[in-house]
Amino acid sequence: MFHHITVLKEEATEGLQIKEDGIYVDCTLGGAGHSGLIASKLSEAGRLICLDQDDWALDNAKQQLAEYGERIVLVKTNFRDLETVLGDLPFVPQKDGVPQVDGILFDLGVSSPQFDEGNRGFSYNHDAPLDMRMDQSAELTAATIINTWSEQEIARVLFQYGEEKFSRRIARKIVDRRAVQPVEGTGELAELIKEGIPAAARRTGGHPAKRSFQALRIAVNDELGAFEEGLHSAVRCLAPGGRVSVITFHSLEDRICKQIFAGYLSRCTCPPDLPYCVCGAEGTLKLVNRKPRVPSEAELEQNPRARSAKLRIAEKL
Ligand SMILES: C[S@@+](CC[C@H](N)C(=O)[O-])C[C@H]1O[C@@H](n2cnc3c(N)ncnc32)[C@H](O)[C@@H]1O
Repeated sequence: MFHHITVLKEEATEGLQIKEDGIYVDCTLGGAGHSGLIASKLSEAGRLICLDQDDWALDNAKQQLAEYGERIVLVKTNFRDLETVLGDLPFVPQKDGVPQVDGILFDLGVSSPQFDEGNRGFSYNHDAPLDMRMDQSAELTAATIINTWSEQEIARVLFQYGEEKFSRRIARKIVDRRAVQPVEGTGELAELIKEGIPAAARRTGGHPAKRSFQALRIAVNDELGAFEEGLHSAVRCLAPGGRVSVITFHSLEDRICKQIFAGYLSRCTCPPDLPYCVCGAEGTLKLVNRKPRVPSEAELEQNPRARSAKLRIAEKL
């Protein structure tokens, strides 16, 4: 059973202002929570294209969204290829060769089943092979990083993607261990990480392996690179008036979202009394909410994993 509690479900969906005959994209299908709500607002003429790179998510959605029939189109892909995927779908209109849709959603990170399922290797709570791939057919695994990348590269990953202060000490522990025998499981890796962090520092900030596991997952799946590419494509593929809703779960993702949106906002320098822009810097997007929305106390009580979630919404001009 695929069980994921959807974060900011109503808020992110309402933010898209669904038109019943519109074309929408859920770039991160997961447990199909957002997709189910979006699909329920569409008429026979509407379409929801659901993307995920994980076979489990797609298999689950085949049953979960079956009642919506032809309104749903499931595609196994990385959302960094959004524009190509939309360009290949005959029912998606194009303008100047660019596909145009009415709304796009990103709910980043991993789903609860990916995290909780022992053999995927995302969690330090279960001993499993060092995998961490969201796309089970991708080549790079956490084992490759841990057992073949240089000490400096491992330290960089832990520092850059996990903001781990003791990245160099942990990388040294890993490299010392693998000189004797390869590091094979998540349990062994969690133990090495713990040993690399001074005892006094282990008592703060949750499980000592939390930051390093996040960092490895981001590196294995090139999460930040994919998000940057996917969000730029999303802005291109929105029709005028279309909206993009983005839910992020840590500061690295949120910073990228904020900066990309900022790059598309108006830089208009026309005098405010002019009826329309003549300086040519009108911008491509406007922000729907200046500050990100966060889950309510009631939602957090139901789902503590939503604690770090932030929702940003922008509209294409
Ligand atoms: C947090 S879950 C989404 C949960 C979903 N909104 C729900 O309500 O059930 C994120 C999903 O996005 C997928 N994903 C993450 N990065 C992706 C990428 N670059 N391309 C395609 N799918 C991705 C993951 O495999 C996972 O299933």
